[in-house]
Amino acid sequence: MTYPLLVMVFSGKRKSGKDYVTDLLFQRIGKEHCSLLRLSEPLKSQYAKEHNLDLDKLLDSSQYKEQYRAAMIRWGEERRKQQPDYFCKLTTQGEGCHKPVWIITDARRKTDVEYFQKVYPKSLVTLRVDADISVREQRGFLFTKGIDDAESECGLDVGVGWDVIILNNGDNLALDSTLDDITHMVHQRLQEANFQIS
Ligand SMILES: Nc1ncnc2c1ncn2[C@@H]1O[C@H](COP(=O)(O)OP(=O)(O)OP(=O)(O)O)[C@@H](O)[C@H]1O
Repeated sequence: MTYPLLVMVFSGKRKSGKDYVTDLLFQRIGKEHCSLLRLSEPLKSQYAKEHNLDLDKLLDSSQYKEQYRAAMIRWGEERRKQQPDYFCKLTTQGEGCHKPVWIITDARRKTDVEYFQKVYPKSLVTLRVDADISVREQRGFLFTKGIDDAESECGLDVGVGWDVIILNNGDNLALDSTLDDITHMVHQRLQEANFQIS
């Protein structure tokens, strides 16, 4: 068996609902065979450590992370300049990486997608969460110079052939149906590899 069996890499603009969608998908697939790995986690944990900040608050959807977002992006860029796959490697070496299915949230750059294409070519599925700007604004999005025009927000806007596009404009019936399809595909792959689905 190729290991991991499935690597699902998610991307989306700010407030498109990446966390919302990946949390729902993770619940559906179940934690027995699946891990939710956040590419932003090692960046945030390392940044929190070096700047003496509250990691839990940096990881949730609160205003707290907004105060540090710009500085954190700049700091991450510096690390990435030295080693483009630094955060991808850290994310895929931590806890939970022994599970056969990975949900990787928050790919932001071409180098992120390229890393997974290179290392996991047979297991990779790329997914883009999309929402209209008006919907994102209702969720708290406000265009901020230095953030929304930076590579971390725009690096994957064009030039990637996404395997799946998930429209998240608030039609939760449509979203349910898309998540059902993805869950079905994941369970099928697990069963083909002789994993028991409970
Ligand atoms: N389909 C939906 N139905 C109801 N609420 C939603 C839906 N999608 C997203 N939300 C809400 O919108 C807000 C933003 O969503 P979320 O945090 O998932 O976005 P994000 O793309 O991860 O944002 P960021 O880039 O800031 O991390 C959250 O409060 C979330 O609960």
